[in-house]
Amino acid sequence: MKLSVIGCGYLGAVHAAAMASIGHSVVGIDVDADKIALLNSGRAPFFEPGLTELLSEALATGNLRFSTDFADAAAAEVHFVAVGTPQSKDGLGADLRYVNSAVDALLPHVAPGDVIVGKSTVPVGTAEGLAERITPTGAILAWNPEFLREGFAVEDTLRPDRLVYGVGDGAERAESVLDGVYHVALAADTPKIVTGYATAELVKVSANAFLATKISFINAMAEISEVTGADVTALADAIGMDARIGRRFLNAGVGFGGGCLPKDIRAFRARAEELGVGRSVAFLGEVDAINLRRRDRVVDLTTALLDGDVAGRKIAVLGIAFKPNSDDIRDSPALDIASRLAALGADVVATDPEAIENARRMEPDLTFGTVEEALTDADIVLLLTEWKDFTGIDPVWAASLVKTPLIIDGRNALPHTQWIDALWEYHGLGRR
Ligand SMILES: NC(=O)C1=CN([C@@H]2O[C@H](COP(=O)(O)OP(=O)(O)OC[C@H]3O[C@@H](n4cnc5c(N)ncnc54)[C@H](O)[C@@H]3O)[C@@H](O)[C@H]2O)C=CC1
Ligand SMILES: O=C(O)[C@H]1O[C@H](OP(=O)(O)OP(=O)(O)OC[C@H]2O[C@@H](n3ccc(=O)[nH]c3=O)[C@H](O)[C@@H]2O)[C@H](O)[C@@H](O)[C@@H]1O
Repeated sequence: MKLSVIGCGYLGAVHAAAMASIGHSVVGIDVDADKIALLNSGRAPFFEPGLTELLSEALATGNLRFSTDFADAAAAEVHFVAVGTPQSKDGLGADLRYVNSAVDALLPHVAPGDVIVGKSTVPVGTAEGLAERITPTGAILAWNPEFLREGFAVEDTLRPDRLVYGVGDGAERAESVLDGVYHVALAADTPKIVTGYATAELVKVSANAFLATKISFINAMAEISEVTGADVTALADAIGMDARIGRRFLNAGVGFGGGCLPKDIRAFRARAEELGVGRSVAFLGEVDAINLRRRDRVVDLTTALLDGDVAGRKIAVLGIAFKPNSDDIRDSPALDIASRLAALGADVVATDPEAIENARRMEPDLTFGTVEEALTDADIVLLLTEWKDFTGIDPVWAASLVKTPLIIDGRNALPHTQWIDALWEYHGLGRR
């Protein structure tokens, strides 16, 4: 099938390459000319395991190309909209300007019977509004939310755990076209749910809201553990053994960040307020607050461990990305904590296997270096993103570099007994 993918960021670039890899003919379109040039040369514009290989394979088959010209979408019959929906500058709601301008630019190039498929995460009600603009062209709108995780984006796109189609007018055609797009996943028995626009939009934001709530729940338990001497990791292991609860997403630490969970729970609250049901998800305000308090906790604990003043003290920050296996620094707890400590006068040296370039653009005044440069003569070490490169550090080697063997494990990810045996003063979060 001939597909276009509008918006080639973390979601769209992977989607375009993955769809081409299963035999579709795909054009990826983006307004960012540099990104398009990189993609056309087979280079991923961001770090995502497996993406470079997928891109070069798909480009070599001739099934995949990238363009800045919306007219190139005209040859396609299915058009995925995968542009950003960031938090508005002036409030909690989602900024829909990119979705609106992408659809405006696409519409002159669609033909009757084409299917426009929304993939971006949007406030409930968005699809219904877009359908009113799209229907007069004879094209059909479907909403097909995406559940991929960064770091596993290629795998999640090729082998999703479920497919959700939100359909309206032209439902039958939309469903059969999407079945054609996802024939490989469907042949592998991937569950499919066909529903209306509103449910499809809500599935996406409620899934992210649930995940965020699960993380903040365990971080609330970390706060209680910190004043009672309990160990939140043992607690998570124990409650997670109940299959109804499950152990995943119960890792306490510096909390969630990234381009999705934080902005999605805020946009959900804002949309619920508009709909007059703000009370229903008011708890997400608490989820957000608990999450942000974990960053304060690390700044406060660091200050306390450095005798009340971080000014002039060297702090090694291990990890900048919002999670391992990604170079994404959007709303990264690690970068936030590093910047706040630097603003308090600390001599922060931050390191990350993939995110330094992105972080330097956003925080040009922060100092970045190698693990060795960060650790050398450090007064304290903060592990803030649990990359394997960091969790596998030899504590004896690290102790030989630092001024003081003092560490905060902001992800409760280190083999702490080994660090304690190597004479480190070890502080987890929600555990002693
Ligand atoms: N990053 C992720 O893991 C996932 C993201 N999502 C959702 O997917 C959407 C996109 O997210 P990301 O890919 O992370 O964002 P991103 O910021 O990495 O990519 C968005 C892309 O859209 C392009 N763009 C903006 N306006 C455009 C226009 N008018 N025409 C063509 N291209 C345009 C930008 O240049 C950029 O390359 C968001 O709604 C997000 O919530 C959903 C699931 C997973
Ligand atoms: O809508 C999206 O964009 C995506 O958002 C999340 O994916 P992602 O942001 O890539 O990352 P997650 O693995 O969910 O992690 C989010 C944050 O939570 C943190 N986290 C995760 C798990 C945990 O137990 N504790 C914890 O603090 C991570 O460190 C990270 O900062 C969802 O997991 C995806 O299903 C969804 O498609």
